[in-house]
Amino acid sequence: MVPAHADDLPPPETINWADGLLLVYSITDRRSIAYLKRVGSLIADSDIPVYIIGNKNDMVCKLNNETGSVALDLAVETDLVGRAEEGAILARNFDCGFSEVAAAEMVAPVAVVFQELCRAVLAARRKSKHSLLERMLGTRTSNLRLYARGKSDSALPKD
Ligand SMILES: Nc1nc2c(ncn2[C@@H]2O[C@H](COP(=O)(O)OP(=O)(O)OP(=O)(O)O)[C@@H](O)[C@H]2O)c(=O)[nH]1
Repeated sequence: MVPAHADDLPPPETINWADGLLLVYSITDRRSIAYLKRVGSLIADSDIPVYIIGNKNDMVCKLNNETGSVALDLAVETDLVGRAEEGAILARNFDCGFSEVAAAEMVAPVAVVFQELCRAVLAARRKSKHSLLERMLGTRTSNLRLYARGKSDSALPKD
């Protein structure tokens, strides 16, 4: 959702608090993707998992289906499709997932996106726990050899 004042970006504490971010724009509203680009620039340097959704995908299909029967403003259609492509480019820039959905028509693809984002959040947590452990143990681990008990251990003499 674009706030009433499009200059109002989310405060850093909101972004720092979040485990993951689902950024949603409407492919029928140019302001929404412009806003999302600006929000994206706030999180460019963070490791927070992000997923981008372009909503109201049904509007593109509707316009395509109506071609011929309705005097279609081609400029409008091209612009809509262009926005969907912009979302994909944005997702590539942020190295995050991207889907186009029609939330009002089909909820299942939206649920899939939530699952994907949750997986990314869990993976990021595991990674940060791992790196915390490495930071805590620091160089002490660099001189240690990891020891895993192998099959051959049982064949060693007991004494
Ligand atoms: N065609 C279409 N309309 C949708 C879709 N999802 C939401 N809408 C419509 O978009 C309007 C805004 O939906 P909301 O759920 O209020 O979303 P919001 O983020 O609060 O949107 P804004 O108030 O416009 O910022 C409503 O009229 C919805 O019916 C969709 O997938 N396709």
